[in-house]
Amino acid sequence: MLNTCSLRDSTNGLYYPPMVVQVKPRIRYSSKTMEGNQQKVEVNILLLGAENVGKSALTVRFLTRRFIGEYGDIESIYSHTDKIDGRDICFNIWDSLCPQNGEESGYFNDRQLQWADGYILVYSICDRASFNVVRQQVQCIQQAKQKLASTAQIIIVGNKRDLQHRRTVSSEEGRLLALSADCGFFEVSAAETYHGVLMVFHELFELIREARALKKGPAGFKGIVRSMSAVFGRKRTE
Ligand SMILES: Nc1nc2c(ncn2[C@@H]2O[C@H](COP(=O)(O)OP(=O)(O)OP(=O)(O)O)[C@@H](O)[C@H]2O)c(=O)[nH]1
Repeated sequence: MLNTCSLRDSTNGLYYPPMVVQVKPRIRYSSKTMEGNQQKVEVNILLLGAENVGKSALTVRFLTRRFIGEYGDIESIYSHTDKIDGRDICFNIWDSLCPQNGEESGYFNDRQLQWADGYILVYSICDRASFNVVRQQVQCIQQAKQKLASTAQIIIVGNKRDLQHRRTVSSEEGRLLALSADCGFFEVSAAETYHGVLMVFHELFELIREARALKKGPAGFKGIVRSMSAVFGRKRTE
């Protein structure tokens, strides 16, 4: 079952437990909404990875700054507003469930691919199989991106950094994978620190923002030309 949950803005320090407000995912194809006169930037982020790697732990850490240990297996979409450079950014975060053995759909479906502006692909540094899953997911997403002409961005995250004594995937392997696929890379511990997790989400937002700006390039230039013509045109008639 998929729940849509909402937590209050972190900027005022108030947090509320997630509340189920609807059972279907909120699919938004538009990345921006207007609130009053201010344009509010929205990004859709999909968390993927094998079972038990800490997808929910990372999500809950970002939303509440807390690590609660056990998370259940409910698939959820959360909405959370954070301030970056003085601007309200709305993060819609889809904490997905890893498909169980026997499920035909592979790692993700078309609806998720159309929805996502960015992906956080999570593995556990103590679980090599989960690293291999991320390797395959990167390939699948890159292929799908080409097909959909999508500019979605990817960050690879090695979680459970606190469990060094059980490490089976080196930092270099993670970094190399990210480098070869042109993705961002972080190693974090959702259990130990909030800051590392915050950096993952903020860096992904930056990558998405840059990709959107690049895509908009020529239109942006036309916009400047239009504004200049409007100004000079008006002056001529005064
Ligand atoms: N030591 C340690 N344990 C962690 C960390 N992150 C998550 N865990 C634990 O790993 C287990 C799985 O965490 P979840 O967040 O439920 O993992 P998930 O990827 O959402 O799992 P699924 O819902 O099954 O796909 C839980 O027992 C967490 O407490 C971490 O950074 N360090």
